[in-house]
Amino acid sequence: MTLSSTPLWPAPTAAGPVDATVRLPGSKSVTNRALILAALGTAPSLIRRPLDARDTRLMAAALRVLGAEVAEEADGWRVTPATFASGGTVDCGLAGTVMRFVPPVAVLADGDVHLDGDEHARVRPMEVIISALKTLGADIDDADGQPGFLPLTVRGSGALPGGKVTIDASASSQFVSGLLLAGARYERGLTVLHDGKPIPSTPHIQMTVGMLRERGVEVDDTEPDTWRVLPGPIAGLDTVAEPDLSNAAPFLAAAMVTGGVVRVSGWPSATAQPGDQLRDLLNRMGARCELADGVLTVTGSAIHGIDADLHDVGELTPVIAAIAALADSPSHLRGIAHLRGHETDRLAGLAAEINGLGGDVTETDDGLTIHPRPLHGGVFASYDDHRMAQAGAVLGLAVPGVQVENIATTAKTLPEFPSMWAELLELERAA
Ligand SMILES: O=C(O)C1=C[C@@H](OP(=O)(O)O)[C@@H](O)[C@H](O)C1
Ligand SMILES: C=C(OP(=O)(O)O)C(=O)O
Repeated sequence: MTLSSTPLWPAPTAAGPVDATVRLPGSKSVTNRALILAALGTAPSLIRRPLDARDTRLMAAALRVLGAEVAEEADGWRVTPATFASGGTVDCGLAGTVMRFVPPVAVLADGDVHLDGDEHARVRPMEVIISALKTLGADIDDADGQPGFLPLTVRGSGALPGGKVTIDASASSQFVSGLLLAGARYERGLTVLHDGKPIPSTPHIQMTVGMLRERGVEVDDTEPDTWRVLPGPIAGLDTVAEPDLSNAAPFLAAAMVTGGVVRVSGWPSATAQPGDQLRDLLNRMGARCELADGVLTVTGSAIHGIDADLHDVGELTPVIAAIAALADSPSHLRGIAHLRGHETDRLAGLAAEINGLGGDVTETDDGLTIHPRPLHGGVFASYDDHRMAQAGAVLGLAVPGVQVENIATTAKTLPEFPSMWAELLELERAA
């Protein structure tokens, strides 16, 4: 059996409980922050165990456009800081981290930096970052397409005054993170104030602040919804990227769905990654989760529905929704209206695809209500969304005949997903 990137991927159904140990590559969020900070640094950096996937390759390519060197070496990715000598063209793909983190850096280039991405990237929210940078002194032309969206051109002049800006970051934490990552390189530094509904995915902002401090940048986040980055150098660093805990979700879900056991090695004892909250969420859904000596072990038995606010951990939603569709009671997933601006409108996508298999999922203003129903096989569309494809794979474990469209889209953050899934189910050895 070949599990390759065919347009329709027959999701393997589990023959019995899985029993596997999974090693995950580096975190997308950590790798892309480390790349940005290395390019802005005063000395070369080494990123050990980086994620090598579409989103991180796009980031590396974007930074090369700005004159950074990213060399893939045996012990990791060695980054020589950007020269900012000229502009160029940046492909953002569908990566939120590239489209929101690169413009604040591109303002430092001596020349025009043109950014565009996949078709769906052109509808992901960008207005907040564009107008914030304009307030801080940047010249940005977003008249090529629909104003407030990609494509856009940052007319870099080699420096940015910086200062204070008020934004509404309720649609994405990446607006705050993007500005903070570059803020120390602005002449007056940067103060960001948030004014609006609560910001989603706040652990990712803590990750940003933590990684800035690791590189010697002074950040004051003592006031709620306010961040002050002092102007100053960003040190080069030799660092190891943590494993991507959000990508642990489908594998841990497999333990639950098959009543088996999955161990994930290299689980950090302390982390800002939202995936760490899987331990609590899966436990509340009926799994036993034990973290000992850096190994998370999840053992499945009955699956229960959950009433959960996923505002802080929105990227876990597709897999949680798939597990919930197989539970013994209803689930209410709340606080995730912002998922409508992710790789696809994830609330609409999950409702349509799970219902297409016979499920009962209703969209609410800020989430999903999931009533488990007996499911049948059928095509599960992925909408070019890696986590939608993973959700389809999880359902396929329990539901014969699920065919996931474009499984290759998992390459956004985990190109090895199809082979790791086969290994989990011991299909590769049996083939
Ligand atoms: O900063 C980051 O690395 C991320 C922030 C979050 O974005 P939103 O705040 O837009 O949800 C998250 O969902 C995304 O996968 C990665
Ligand atoms: C929302 C996500 O990605 P992005 O970084 O493209 O926003 C995600 O990975 O779930």
